[in-house]
Amino acid sequence: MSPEELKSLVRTIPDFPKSGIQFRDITTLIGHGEGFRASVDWLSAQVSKGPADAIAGMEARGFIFGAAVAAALGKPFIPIRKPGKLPIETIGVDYALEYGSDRLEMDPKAVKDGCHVAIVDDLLATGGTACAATELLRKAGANVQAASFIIDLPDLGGAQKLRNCSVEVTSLMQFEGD
Ligand SMILES: O=P(O)(O)OC[C@H]1O[C@H](OP(=O)(O)OP(=O)(O)O)[C@H](O)[C@@H]1O
Ligand SMILES: Nc1ncnc2[nH]cnc12
Repeated sequence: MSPEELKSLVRTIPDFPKSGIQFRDITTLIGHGEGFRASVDWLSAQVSKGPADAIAGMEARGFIFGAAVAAALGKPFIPIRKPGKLPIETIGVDYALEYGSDRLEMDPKAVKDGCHVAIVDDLLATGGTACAATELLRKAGANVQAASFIIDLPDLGGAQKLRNCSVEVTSLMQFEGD
């Protein structure tokens, strides 16, 4: 499927979860079998361009794509979770969202020192989530050099924010004017 066809599978919901937000909903993309497979194939190809010993994905939508990419490439998946979900001692980082704030946590023993971890998520907006995940993975000893997304909202500056922390960014589709 072409990038344009895949883009047409993303549903836009105006004013969700707050007035003024154009919510880019990937449930319609993953609800289309060929579209889901093509999206995962594209992400897997991006991840395969660089060193990656493991794939990390952020709860919840990052689990959908990150776990699929990890399984497709036969690599470990590292879940980066919202607070209070992991049944072990965790390390965490607080961050701001386009429509709120949150915290990410992970198992500090999930990565070996210096191993390369690629980040995968559905969408890049302000970059708060992906930068927090990068900080967290680096705190655990990972070498984070790349992050891949299905959707980028370029007007929100997330890609530049990530590049400022030395993370290379790729995205399958972009929605301008958000
Ligand atoms: O670049 P940012 O401004 O940080 O926004 C992007 C993040 O926002 C969404 O997740 P959300 O926190 O809404 O959680 P969800 O995956 O549980 O829906 C999305 O899946 C990204 O992880
Ligand atoms: N505009 C948006 N649509 C969907 N998910 C998002 N996460 C952050 N901003 C978003």
